[in-house]
Amino acid sequence: MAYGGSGSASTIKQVKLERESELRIEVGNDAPLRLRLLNGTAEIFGTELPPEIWLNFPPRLKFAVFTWYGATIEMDGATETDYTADETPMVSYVNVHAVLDGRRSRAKASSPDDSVSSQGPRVIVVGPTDSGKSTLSRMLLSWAAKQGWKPTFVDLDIGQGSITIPGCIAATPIEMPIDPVEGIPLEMPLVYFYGHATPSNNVELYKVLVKELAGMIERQFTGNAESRASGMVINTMGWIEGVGYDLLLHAIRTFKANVVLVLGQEKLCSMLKDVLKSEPKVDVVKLQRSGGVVSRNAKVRQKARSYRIREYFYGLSNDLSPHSNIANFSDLFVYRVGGGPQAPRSALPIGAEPAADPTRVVPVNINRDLLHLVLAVSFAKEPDEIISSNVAGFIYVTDIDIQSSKFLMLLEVELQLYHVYLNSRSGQHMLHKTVTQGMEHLFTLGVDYLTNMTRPTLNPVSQSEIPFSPLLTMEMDSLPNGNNTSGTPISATATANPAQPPSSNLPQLTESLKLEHQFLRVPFEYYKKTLRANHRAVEKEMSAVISGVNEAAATDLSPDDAVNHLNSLVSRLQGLKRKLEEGSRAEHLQAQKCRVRLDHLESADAENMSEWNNTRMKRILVDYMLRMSYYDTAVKLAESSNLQDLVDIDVFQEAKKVIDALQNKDVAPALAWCADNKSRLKKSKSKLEFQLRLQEFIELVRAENNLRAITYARKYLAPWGATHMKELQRVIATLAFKRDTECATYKVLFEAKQWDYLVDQFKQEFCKLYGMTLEPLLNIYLQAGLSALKTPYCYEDDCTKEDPLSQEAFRTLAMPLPYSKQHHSKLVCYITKELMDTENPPQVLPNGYVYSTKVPVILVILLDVPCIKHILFIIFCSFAGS
Ligand SMILES: Nc1ncnc2c1ncn2[C@@H]1O[C@H](COP(=O)(O)OP(=O)(O)OP(=O)(O)O)[C@@H](O)[C@H]1O
Repeated sequence: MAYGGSGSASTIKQVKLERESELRIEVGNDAPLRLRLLNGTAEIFGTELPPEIWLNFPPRLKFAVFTWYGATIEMDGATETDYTADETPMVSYVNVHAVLDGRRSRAKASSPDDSVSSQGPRVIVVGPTDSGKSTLSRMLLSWAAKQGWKPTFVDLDIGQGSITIPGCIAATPIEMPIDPVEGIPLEMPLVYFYGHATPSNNVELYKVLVKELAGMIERQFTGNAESRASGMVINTMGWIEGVGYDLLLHAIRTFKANVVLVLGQEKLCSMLKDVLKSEPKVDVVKLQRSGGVVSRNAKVRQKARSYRIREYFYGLSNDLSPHSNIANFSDLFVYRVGGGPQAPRSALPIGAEPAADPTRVVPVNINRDLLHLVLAVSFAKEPDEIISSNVAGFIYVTDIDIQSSKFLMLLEVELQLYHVYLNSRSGQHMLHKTVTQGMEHLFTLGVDYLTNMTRPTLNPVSQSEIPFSPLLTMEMDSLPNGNNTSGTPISATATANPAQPPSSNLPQLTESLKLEHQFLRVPFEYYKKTLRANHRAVEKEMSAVISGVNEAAATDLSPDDAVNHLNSLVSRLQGLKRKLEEGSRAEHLQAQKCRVRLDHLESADAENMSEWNNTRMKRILVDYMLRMSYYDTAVKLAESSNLQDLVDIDVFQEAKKVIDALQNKDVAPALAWCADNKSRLKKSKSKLEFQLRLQEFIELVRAENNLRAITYARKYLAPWGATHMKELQRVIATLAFKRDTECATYKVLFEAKQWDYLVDQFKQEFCKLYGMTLEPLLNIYLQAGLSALKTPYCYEDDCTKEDPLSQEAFRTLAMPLPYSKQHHSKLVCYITKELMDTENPPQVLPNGYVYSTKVPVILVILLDVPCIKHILFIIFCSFAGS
């Protein structure tokens, strides 16, 4: 949720809402709107509002704040429209939710082996355009998630889909009520790329993809009883006539939907009832369309698509930094599905029309036609797997240089991780191994907006990974700078934004402050984590207490029992209060840390530079020691220099526990850590939990406890089968090969170094989670310096001792660095080690040696006498040293 701080009260307005009424708002086109709940309870499309916290809503958003029991809302900012309405269909919507909830509970209670009764409701929401389908889906999902279910959201609306960019069908599990500002979380979505904004472009392909997605979800449900019982909510497109109607029926049947919710259309409802009456146990329910749903014309829809693509790369409030990259033509294989050459009429039977195979995969020649296209990066390894494979992410082609056969493209952040991951393991193969499909139609949708994008702020990490090339700079500079409509960040999730330098008249400081990203990010992430944990605790305890009260009301308790029951609930609430007080203290501590760090950055100016740098040096050393597990020394240095608030000792203590346990071959703390950070790890597509589970399995096999190993694999490894089948198969095979196998493929799994590998993996995930650099800051700073010094001469035997690169440790650090490009040769005096230039010109002795003029004359004369040259040099050096 985008939480903002309290700011000026320029256009503040309060609205009192009566019970079961809603405040409908359309945020203006140019500026965001702040809103908070002053008292009472209220929700936005099923997600409850936190009391008294400002939420920032980006321009153009349309939504309603609904209250069941009455509330007062405060708004700050201009709106296009805002009005209250007391006629809403919310009661009927929540009744549907109650019925679905009952079905989920029944599914959960039945045996997982009974595939029919253990299946929760599969709800499909249908209706004409702008009938509120996406909104109803969202409410049903949020209400379900609030009660602890994990329903799967399936979005078949390729025109206005809300999981990823338009042109895709996708599914994702919903574990928390959906954020009213940021929308559906992008956590491990399953995305199939269609490439057009309407199914009519290639109806066959649309059907095939729907089938693929349904098949994949079915497989995931098989191994996951919880998801299965939670069921799914399917959002559909608004095309309900002719082929559109056929596609709806196709979706209902393919996903085996058993609840069809029809929004606001009698005709569609009765047609579906007619057709589906023969199908067993399919309920078709008509629901009223909300009067608040805003109608959008074709132009508005097209704009919404473009914004969505932009949001994908740059984030809702410009808080993402897409990765710019250059690839050779030979590294990319681009394919298009459908289209391609058609058979000539002469080759066909009389009367037959030439038709392209709609699902044929056709290679696309790389030329400038691909410019400004959005391409999907497929997980397929061969072209014929493209249609059946989901996609890893998207790239946007920003330039094509035919002469040098190079692409320039923007990668979204997730993909960047994927890229880096593969690069580090198997060389530059990412784009070789994957295949991309052309997104022809989106070219026209995306280009007008994307070419007007502001220059992205690449964060320091991406700059260090991929150097700016002339091509990149040229292209990015040429983009006009006019599209940052808000000017100010819309939400307070400033985590991905590089720290803004406090003062522009200190250019060097400004540059080095860019490396301070993690200095602010870590306490902020920690703060968010504490907030989330507290929020979860409240949700859990409150729902337990509410269902306790409901239970008491429903059962016929004696007065004494009722009092006892209520007393137990009260003590539970008291426990919650204590927990929250602790939580609030922890939040306060982290918020204070953020403040201290901001103050510290602000305090840097030219006058106190040396003191400031000294502190920074110590911070960097503490960071290094913490990462290298010298905890005690790090704590001592922090304490003696009064740096406790400027270093992350508490964060690393959390890591220490897990690392120590892993070194003692205990995965429990690491698994608990994964559970605590489940949604964040999912988002970054982390495999850590899977790897920990594999290791636990291997330990069971090592102990020859095969039966337990099999039960363990069924419970904990099977859910990963859909995504990591190969690794899974390899590890399961150890049941047959046993611990003393000599077969290299399996032997390695029993080696002790697997635990070291887990420690490394954990460290990487840990750093990623807190927004830290993977390398210690000390190494990064040193490498920055070494990159200016590294020349081929440094690696020769006669490299002078004064050169840091004569030391092995520095040489190792400089290994991945390129040689420094020295445009002009520099002459350095052999004796004084000073630069010889116009201030200190070189002079040639009669014997042909060259020294700088600053060398004392007597020394120069004596040096010319060969026999005393060395003695004098030694004397001089010790004299200079003292
Ligand atoms: N009660 C409401 N008050 C204000 N705005 C609303 C309300 N319900 C829905 N909206 C807004 O109306 C717009 C259209 O709603 P929604 O996207 O749910 O319709 P849809 O049927 O899914 O549209 P389509 O399928 O045609 O893309 C959205 O911007 C949504 O936020």
